[in-house]
Amino acid sequence: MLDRTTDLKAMLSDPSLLEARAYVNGQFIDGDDGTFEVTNPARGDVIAKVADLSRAQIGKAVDHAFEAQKEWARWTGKERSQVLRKWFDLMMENQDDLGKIMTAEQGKPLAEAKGEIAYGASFVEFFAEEAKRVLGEQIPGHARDKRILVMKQPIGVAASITPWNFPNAMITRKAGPALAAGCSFVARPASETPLSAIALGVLAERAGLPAGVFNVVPTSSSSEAGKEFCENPKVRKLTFTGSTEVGRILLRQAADQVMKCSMELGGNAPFIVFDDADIDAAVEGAIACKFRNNGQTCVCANRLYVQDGVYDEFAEKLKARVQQLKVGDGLAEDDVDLGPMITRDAIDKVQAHIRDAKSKGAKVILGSDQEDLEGNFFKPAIVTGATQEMDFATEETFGPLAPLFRFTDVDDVIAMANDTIFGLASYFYAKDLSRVWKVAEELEYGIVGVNTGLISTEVAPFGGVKQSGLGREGSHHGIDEYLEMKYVCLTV
Ligand SMILES: NC(=O)C1=CN([C@@H]2O[C@H](COP(=O)(O)OP(=O)(O)OC[C@H]3O[C@@H](n4cnc5c(N)ncnc54)[C@H](OP(=O)(O)O)[C@@H]3O)[C@@H](O)[C@H]2O)C=CC1
Ligand SMILES: O=C(O)[C@H](O)CS(=O)(=O)O
Repeated sequence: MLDRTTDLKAMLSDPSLLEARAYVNGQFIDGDDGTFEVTNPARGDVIAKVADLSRAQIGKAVDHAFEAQKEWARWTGKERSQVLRKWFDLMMENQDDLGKIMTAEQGKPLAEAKGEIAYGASFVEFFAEEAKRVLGEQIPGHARDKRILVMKQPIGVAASITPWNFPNAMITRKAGPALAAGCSFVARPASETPLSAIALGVLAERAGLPAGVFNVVPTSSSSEAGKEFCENPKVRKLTFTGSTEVGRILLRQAADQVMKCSMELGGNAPFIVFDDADIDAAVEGAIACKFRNNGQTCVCANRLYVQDGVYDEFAEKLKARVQQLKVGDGLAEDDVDLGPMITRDAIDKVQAHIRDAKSKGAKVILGSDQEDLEGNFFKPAIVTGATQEMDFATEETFGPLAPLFRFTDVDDVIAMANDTIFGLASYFYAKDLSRVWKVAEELEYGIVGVNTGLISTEVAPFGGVKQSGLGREGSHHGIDEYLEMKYVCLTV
């Protein structure tokens, strides 16, 4: 670790955004279970001691959310829209400070952290608009004396459990539509990155969100929070982003109450380069797709399939570009491209995938010199000669490792790309129109990027098929996850 301590408050224009208490029912409260430490993954120093809420306190937060939701649902769509718009405005006004808080607790370079603040805020902006457009229907009756109405109503209390890799956007991508629909919200952030979530609570209060409508319940015991959310009858919706493994646990727990769930889970994205691709564009797309957040996103390319005729050119150009990427402390240096990994365990997983690949015949063409690196830093790596028998073909690496697989035939590469339990994001570069249609239709994924490595936007429905999840976030579809449809049959 760098021998630097992080005086985060001194870095902020508004130090009050660095709040370590929980935000419940419009109040900042301490934890009955004391506090837990949040560390800077670049330096290893403790940057905050955050309120550690007990399960009983989380239950109380749900009680407050349950009561507050009744009045919140009576607000007009426009009234909710105006408060959400103010929340968006405050996020953008405080983008620098929110970015610094995120870099300090998660490690992504400051420019990327500020980018996430804008990305996260865009969901609040988008659903502030959607709040005014929750429309019902009138359907012609099935008999002369019958009239049919379809009402869309808020589902009630929504609870979220979110990961450390996008400490802001994974919350706003859920809270935006939930609050717009008239739901109240209880957010349990990852224990590695609670500060960004609490800062959203600080700004929610300033925006005028009524007490109890938006709550942030940090706790070191994730399983206790999950059980409270799944077992408390006042919670009507569970929304989760994280590993498929934990998603399964939550779905099993939520089944007892037949609770509606949204699940954004793990991925294993193929990134396919055909011989008619623009190779330079494909290299840039691979850089953006593979190394965003240091490879720690569920939509990062996990497997790169390159057609025979362009394999060597692509490998050579990708290596040259990756060698330009600078690894460092995102708070201390302006030109850092890759921050630290979130934990030492995350590095161990990447190194295990490299060792496994080498043992099965792969060649490390970049990143073999990882000895005596400080702390959680890891240099980006590329291996060639990757095959379906290697662990990264079936497991999400979740780190800066680019395995290059060679292929000849389009049907073969589609079969290899689909040979996984996951189905979140996929990407390919090609120009031939019939090939583009065929591949886009036959890839079994919820998201297909064509000639692009970046697909994240608030205007599109983000989500996976197979074991990558349930439901969609973003776009006008995203609000449906927080609405119930009521059929009213009128006799006239
Ligand atoms: N789809 C996606 O966007 C993401 C996918 N992943 C995948 O998950 C893998 C592991 O990453 P990780 O962050 O550990 O993801 P996890 O799924 O382990 O954690 C995600 C969130 O779930 C919480 N959690 C963990 N166990 C439980 C439980 N039993 N009940 C309720 N909540 C729980 C965590 O809390 P706590 O922080 O306290 O552990 C965290 O807030 C990654 O390697 C990647 O493959 C990870 C992040 C995002
Ligand atoms: O969890 C993730 O990795 C995010 O969902 C990816 S994105 O939405 O930021 O692209």
